[in-house]
Amino acid sequence: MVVLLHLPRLHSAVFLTKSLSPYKTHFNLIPKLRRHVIKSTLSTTSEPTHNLTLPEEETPVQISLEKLFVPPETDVPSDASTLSLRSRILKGSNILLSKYARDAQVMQAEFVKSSVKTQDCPSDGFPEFALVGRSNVGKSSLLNSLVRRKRLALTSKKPGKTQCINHFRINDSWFLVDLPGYGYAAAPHELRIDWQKFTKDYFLNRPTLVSVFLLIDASIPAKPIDLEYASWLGENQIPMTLIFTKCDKRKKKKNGGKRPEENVNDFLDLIRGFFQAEPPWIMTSSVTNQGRDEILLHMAQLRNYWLKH
Ligand SMILES: Nc1nc2c(ncn2[C@@H]2O[C@H](COP(=O)(O)OP(=O)(O)OP(=O)(O)O)[C@@H](O)[C@H]2O)c(=O)[nH]1
Ligand SMILES: [Mg+2]
Repeated sequence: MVVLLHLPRLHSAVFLTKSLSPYKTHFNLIPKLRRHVIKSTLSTTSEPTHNLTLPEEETPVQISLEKLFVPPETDVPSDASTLSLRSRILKGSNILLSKYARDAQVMQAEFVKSSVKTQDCPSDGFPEFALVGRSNVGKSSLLNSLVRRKRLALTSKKPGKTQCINHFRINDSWFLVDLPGYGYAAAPHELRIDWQKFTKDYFLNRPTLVSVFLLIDASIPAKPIDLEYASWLGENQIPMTLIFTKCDKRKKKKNGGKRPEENVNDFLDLIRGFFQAEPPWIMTSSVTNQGRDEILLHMAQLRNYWLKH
């Protein structure tokens, strides 16, 4: 099968040039693994790491050293093997823990406001993470799973439920942002154009946006629109983490369906080569809460680094 990709010039034109983006941090754009001595500071994280260790046979996707996401200020010894780093890799992801992974727990979560324009978004200056992805991919469900509430963000079987930029304040110090989905064929044309305009404007002009969390449905094969979206974020130097959703949906192989980890591998293979460094990614399910603690730790390390720089 040939997937037509519109992934223009990412490699040399964007990722190898100096950043022009307004964002404070560029977690996706840090150079490939720096091969220095690992800092002992990694072990200073206040989060327990014992439950993050993954026995080798359970590794869902093969991760080589080059494919790890190494947060800034985290050095890796030149002779490190994936095995020696295993206890520091977040389960079901390619993300290494850094010294900034602390205060990850959600104690308080509240809806703040819905905005249709970037200028109308809250002006508290708190760091924020935006959940974006195709309609029905599970953005609102993931938000509810992260904050351990059933209906803080409204979900629906019908695509197109979320229509605005919705800000949720967490622990009175940071925001989770629920966005409408793209690729909803049944939405009126004007609405789709509008969506493009207002969400893209939000990504480009929101200085407190620490990272976009791009949700990809792992229960189905890669969709060109998702690849295009990842490409657009990369091209515009917007920091991105890939969240693979619905990993609880395991189709039987004999029915021709692929397992989530196979779809994840396929997706990563398709985008590899367009990014200088492997983007961070995590496998999740809002039904089993797989990946919930890992996402929160990842958000914490991005946030704490962002606050310090
Ligand atoms: N099996 C399974 N179903 C899920 C998961 N996450 C979401 N769903 C279901 O997928 C449907 C869509 O979920 P939403 O969270 O509303 O999706 P959304 O991305 O916010 O959709 P829009 O707001 O329309 O863009 C609902 O029926 C959810 O119950 C998951 O991890 N596993
Ligand atoms: Mg939604």
